[in-house]
Amino acid sequence: MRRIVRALRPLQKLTSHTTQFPLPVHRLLSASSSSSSSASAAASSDSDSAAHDADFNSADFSLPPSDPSPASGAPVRNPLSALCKVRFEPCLRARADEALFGEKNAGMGVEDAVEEERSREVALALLEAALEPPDENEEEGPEEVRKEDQMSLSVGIVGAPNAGKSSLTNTAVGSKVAAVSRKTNTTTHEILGVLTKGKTQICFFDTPGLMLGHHGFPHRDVTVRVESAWTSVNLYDLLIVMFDVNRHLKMPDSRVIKLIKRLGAEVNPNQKRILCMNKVDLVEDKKDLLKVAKEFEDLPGFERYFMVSGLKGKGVKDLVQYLMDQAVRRSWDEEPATMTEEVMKTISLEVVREKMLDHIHQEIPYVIEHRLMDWKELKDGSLRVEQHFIAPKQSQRQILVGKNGSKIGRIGIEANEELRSIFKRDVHLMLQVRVAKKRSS
Ligand SMILES: Nc1nc2c(ncn2[C@@H]2O[C@H](COP(=O)(O)OP(=O)(O)OP(=O)(O)O)[C@@H](O)[C@H]2O)c(=O)[nH]1
Repeated sequence: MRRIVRALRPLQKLTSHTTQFPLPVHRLLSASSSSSSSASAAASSDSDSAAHDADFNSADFSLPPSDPSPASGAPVRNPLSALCKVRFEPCLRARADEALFGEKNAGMGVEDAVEEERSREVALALLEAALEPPDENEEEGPEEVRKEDQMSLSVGIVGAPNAGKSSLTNTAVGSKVAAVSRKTNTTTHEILGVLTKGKTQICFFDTPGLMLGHHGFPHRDVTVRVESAWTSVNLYDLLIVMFDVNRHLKMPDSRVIKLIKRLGAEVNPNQKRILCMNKVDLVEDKKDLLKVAKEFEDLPGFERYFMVSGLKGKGVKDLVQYLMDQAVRRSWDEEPATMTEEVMKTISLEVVREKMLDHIHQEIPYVIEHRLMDWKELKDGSLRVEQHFIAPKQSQRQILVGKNGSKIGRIGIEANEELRSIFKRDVHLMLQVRVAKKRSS
């Protein structure tokens, strides 16, 4: 099982190599401020030539120093328990506007306001998760648990696109591990969220949205990622089958019903399965929830039924407790010490990705490759993070960069501030947008 879980890890996608691209990318960003803090200066001196090509470089903006209370540069003992104390700053967007446009709310259209509202919703959910009272035995610290006492559970979450899998994972783990978006199929790879409490570690696998044909089976022309979601379904100790109960009440999707019935048809001796009705907060008449519960009550394959709001956190505590109770005696798959940097890298990618989804509409986000190019802890304890976006076409690059670098600047500032708030240290973020090299025939 341990090997299977490892094979499923999404982190293989991460690259920390420092390959530089020969393409000259002109610097388009006209920064509103060039005064650098001492930390920024440290970053600049430590930067290589790539920093000068960056379309966004946080060193170009004067940002207030991050909260120095946790010793800057001190290793994060367990990133996830540290992240549970994160306070999300809801004013990040306003500050980004100020830094980019020089005045409050300048350049903010109606669409931005809607986006801001959505962003706030996500922020509130994260905040709620972050403010959960600490575990009684949190002081114990995961690495102090002896191997023979460790308990583990691998959990897959399956559901139609937009059912809320990423949001539930985020809330359960208490950190931003998966991009949450109003667009469908935002989960482009399986993202691991790890929750370690006391002796128990739960690994969540957020499977990509499954597209189903009208028989409840995958379409014949399934993409590789959908196929991989199907093959991975049986590998988890426990499977959460999730659906949007509000949508089901208003506009039942026969494919989703077939998926639920298929996965709940019979007891699987090797895997516990539960049915999760998500987005209960959107259901006005709560009696309707009972109707839905009744509709699926005769499915022996599901051991339990849960009604939750992954976004608002409702019912998530009970669900997590249930999962904790299902853990089996098996040593943890993730060593807290070695996970630290990997989780932070994943988070850095996800935060930037989410900001990109916030600002770039149309299909563009889905055709752009996004890579972590460099990750360095600097002498002063701050982090230098370089990420590249690789667009297939110049026109797509231009949309992402925006007029005078305004789009990538906004994405960069918001992401930078959020990463500083999550990692509790200064982060020097560099974003570069380039066009994919044409293959020579
Ligand atoms: N009101 C409400 N909205 C939710 C809830 N859970 C998720 N959402 C919203 O539903 C949308 C989709 O949520 P995601 O978590 O990205 O869904 P997903 O299943 O991971 O999506 P894919 O990656 O496309 O498969 C987002 O706009 C979320 O904010 C919930 O409990 N209540």
